[in-house]
Order: sequence, then C-alpha cells, then structure tokens
Amino acid sequence: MEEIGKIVNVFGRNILRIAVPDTAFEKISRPGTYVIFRSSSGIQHLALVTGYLLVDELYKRGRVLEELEGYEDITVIRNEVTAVVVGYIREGKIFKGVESLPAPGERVFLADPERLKLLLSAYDVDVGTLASTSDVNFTIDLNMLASRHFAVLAMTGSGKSNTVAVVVSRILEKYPNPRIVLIDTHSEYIPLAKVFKERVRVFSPGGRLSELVKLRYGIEPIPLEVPMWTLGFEEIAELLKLDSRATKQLLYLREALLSVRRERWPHAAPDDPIYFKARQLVERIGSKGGRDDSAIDLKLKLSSLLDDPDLSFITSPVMSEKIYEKTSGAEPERSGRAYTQLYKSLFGEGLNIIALGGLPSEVQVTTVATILRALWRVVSAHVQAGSVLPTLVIVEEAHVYAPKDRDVPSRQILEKIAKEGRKFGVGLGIVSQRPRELSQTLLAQCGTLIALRTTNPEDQRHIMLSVEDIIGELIQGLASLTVGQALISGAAAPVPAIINVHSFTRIYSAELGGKDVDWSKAWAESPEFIDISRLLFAHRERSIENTGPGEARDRAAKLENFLQ
Ligand SMILES: Nc1ncnc2c1ncn2[C@@H]1O[C@H](COP(=O)(O)OP(=O)(O)OP(=O)(O)O)[C@@H](O)[C@H]1O
Repeated sequence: MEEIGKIVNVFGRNILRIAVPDTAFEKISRPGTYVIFRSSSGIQHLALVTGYLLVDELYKRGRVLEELEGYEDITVIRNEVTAVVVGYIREGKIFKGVESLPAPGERVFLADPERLKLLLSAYDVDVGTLASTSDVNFTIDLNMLASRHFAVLAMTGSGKSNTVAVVVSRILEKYPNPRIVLIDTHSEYIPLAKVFKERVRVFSPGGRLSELVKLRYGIEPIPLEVPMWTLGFEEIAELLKLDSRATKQLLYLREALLSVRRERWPHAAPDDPIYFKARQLVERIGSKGGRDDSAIDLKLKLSSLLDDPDLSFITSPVMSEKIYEKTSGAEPERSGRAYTQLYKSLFGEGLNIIALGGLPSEVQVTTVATILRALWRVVSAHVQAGSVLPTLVIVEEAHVYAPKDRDVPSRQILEKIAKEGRKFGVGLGIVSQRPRELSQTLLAQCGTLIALRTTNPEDQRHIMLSVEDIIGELIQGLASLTVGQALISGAAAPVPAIINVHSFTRIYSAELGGKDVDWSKAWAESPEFIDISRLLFAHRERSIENTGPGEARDRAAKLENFLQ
C-alpha cells in the first residue's frame, strides 16, 4: 500500500486531520478517496477523505514538523486533509464504526483498488463505481435497502431517475420474483417495460392518458382503475379540494358517504371500501335536509368530477364494475373480495409502474393514497395470516404525496409505511427534488440516503436530517458533485461513499422519459409538428353500456384478460 501521510489530529473518535506531502496530494485529490490506517489497537480502519485544507500557513508549520522526531520522513508538508473514519476491517470484511481510537502520528495509506473491491463489490445491488477509483464497483445490501427504506434526493436534472432506474433494473436482473410498485408521477420509467418485457406492467388511467403513453413509448398500458367506492373519506375530500375550513361541505360529504355505504352494510365506517356508484353519492348529498349553498356547492363539485373524462378511472370505472357484479355473497365480504381482486393486480411479481403523468396533483395524491392504502391492507392481512408479501414501493416526486406542511391523505399512509413497514415487509423508496418540502417524519425514517448534486443550502439542511452523523461533513460537498455522481450512505451502504452511478442508457441501450432535451440537435434539425388533434379532447366514453362495442369494451376486455 502506498503511504500518503500521517495523522496529526484526532477529533472526537472519528475525524482525522492528516498531513500530506506534496508528492502524495494528487493521489487523494479525487472526491470520495479512501485511506487506511491502523488504530491504537492495531486494527485496520478505513477513512473517507472529506475535505482539504490548503493554506500557505501550513507550509511554515510543515517546516517545524520536519524537525520533530518521528516526522523526518515528511519533507515538505503543505497540505492537510480531513477524513472521517467509516469502518474497520476484520477477516476481510468491513464493519461500520470505529473499533478503537486512531492515534496521532500513525501512518496513513491509500486504500488500493483490489482491497476496496473485496470490501465493497460483493453486496447485492451494483449501483455504480467509486468516484475515486472507477474500476471498483459499489454495491449495496438489498435487505437493508428495502427494510430500512431509502431516499434519493437531489436538485432537478442531477440524475435521480437514472439512479432509481439502475437500482430497479439491477434488482430485476438479479432476483426472479421481486415485487416492486413504482409510483411514476411523470410517466418516465415506462421504457423499463421495453427492457424487461413481461416482467414489467405499466398501469395508466384509460382514455387520453393511455393514448399519450402509447404514442410516446409504443407501449399499451393496462387500464388503471381506482373506483370511488374504494376511496376513503379524506381521499374524496382531497379530490374535491375541500380543505379543513370547508366544514359544512365536509359534513355533508361524510353524511352522504356513510349513507351510501350503510345502505349495503349498516356498520360501515366512512373509510370502509363498501361498494357504491359515484352517481349515488351525488344524489345523496343534502338528502338529510341540507339544502343550503354548501350542499349545492358540493353537489356541483362532485358533478363536475363525474363529467371529467380524464377521471372516469375513478368515477365510472368499467372493469371494477364488472368485477363487483360478478362477485357474489353478502356484504361486507362481497365488496371486500371485489376490492382485493381489483387491487392485487397492481401488486404482482416484477415491476408494477403506476404511470400518473398528466393527472392533476390532487388526483395523483388521491390515487396514490388509495393504492397504498390497498397495499397496506393486503400486506397486513398476509402478516395476520402468518405470511409475508415483501413489497418495495418507490415514490417519485415524494414531496407531492408527503408535503411537510399540508396534511394530505397520501402523506398519512406514506408515513405509516415509513414507520411500520419494516414489520409488515413493505419497503419504501422516496425520490424528491425538493427535500425542503418533504415530510420530515418520512425523511427521518429513511435509513439509506442517495444524495446527488444539491446546491440549495436549505435542501442540504434537510438532507442532513436523514443522514448518519459521520457524513454531515460531506453534505456541503453535494454542490460540487457532477450529474450522476452521488453520495451514498446509511443502512444499505457498506460504508459511506461518493460514486458515479451507472448510466441506465449505457447499460440497457434505452432512454428514460425525463431525459434532457438536446436543444442544439433539435434546432439544427427542425422537428415537425405532430398531429395532436386526437389528444386534445379526452375520450367521451362513459361506461361499457353506452359505448357499445367500442373502446371501453376493448379496455374492459384487456383488464379482464390481465386479471385472469
Ligand atoms: N449516472 C449517469 N450517467 C450518465 N448520464 C446521466 C447519469 N445520471 C443522469 N444522467 C443524465 O442526466 C440527465 C438528467 O438525469 P435524470 O432525468 O435522471 O435527472 P433527475 O434528477 O431525475 O431530473 P428530474 O428531477 O428533472 O426528473 C439525463 O439526460 C440523464 O441521461
């Protein structure tokens, strides 16, 4: 191993200042360099270089040090680096923490690539290569990644989606039966279906949004249906944009909801998924005497939801209607069986992409809350029955679904998964470009952090909330990372590291949806207008009955085939 300097100070138990002669400086100047030294008890420790102190004054001090006994071999000392001890090596394996105190005066060596490969390249998911040594692959532990949750945070355009696509692809490559649900807010992960074929299912609301997916990616999505009767009270209120000040309207809504649900099952609570038709809910508003402006306003709001063809996957779903009709038995079991049949299709083996691009954010929030609540019901039922259904949920644009200062229904279920998911076998991955707007509860529950380039100090401060103490020092360095470079630390990482995340495009020869527009190329070629007329209007299909043998019927057949 190559010697690069000596420890001159130890702060606390794990922060080192290392004096480095000029000749060795360039060897440790790359971000994320590891050095090795022996601690006071002789155990080898690994430290990550976190900062450089290059001041003229040090040159003078270096000359003084030269004259001291034990430092003769350091000729000219100009540079100091700070390093954080990240782990110790025992029987060829790396363990996190400090086994015994580092001692000033100890010699420090550059960690050689062969040794790093043995320590860092043998875990489950190969996400990238060390930024300091490109021939060392950095791998992470799947169990820790999924069970302790993870966050991918960074400013826009810095490589979050690429990172998620690489992690998911590596899992699909390595494991025959993973179960991943990806909330794809901008419908940008759909190209994964081209790479992994039938192991990936893309779900998207029918009509215009499905058309767009087909047009853009050449992939026919499976119709997504989230019937209104499967929504809880708060989800419907969110859909109607009723905030907590609209007390009267909330009251009328709750009353109407209970009334339509209790018509089928007298013990129903407002959140119980007991079947009703959305139309019945409108009719029932104000039926108990409320005929004032609030009731009229609420009726109007609900009616306009029913009139919006883009929302027919909630207000007039075709297939779920059929499923309910075909389900026999008394309530509440009948609704329960229909509910399970409908939602379990979203949680099948492989990757399930819920493509929500193009929907307004309150609809996305409602849809995600309902789907995740269904997932929670399914997995907790498995646990109660003594089994588990390990499922990893990844949520893109997590600040939309779990904002810091707004109580939306998806935030409640996401926080529940973050807090209790480990016991139920539900792992959570959150992805966000606005860490400062994200629920702190959620952030604090993420055991693994993958942080890419982030320049906003407020975002950096929030990212600090989810990291181990030892890498706090590195957070400021996030501004100097390049696109695709990430700081990775926490439960799933063998040690904190700065890595170059693999490029999804390079490995799989496929482009993700959110890639940057190549302006110079586009403006050099003069792209043509495409015919957008059929995308301007949402399809007017309302239900299977009044569309005849048209598109609704095809759609129903498609979903039915899939469900069988
Ligand atoms: N590791 C990487 N290697 C090479 N190119 C990369 C890497 N990561 C990202 N890129 C490129 O950088 C661009 C932005 O990446 P990406 O879409 O993943 O960023 P993002 O942070 O998800 O952005 P947004 O917040 O806008 O969704 C893309 O064109 C992508 O191909």
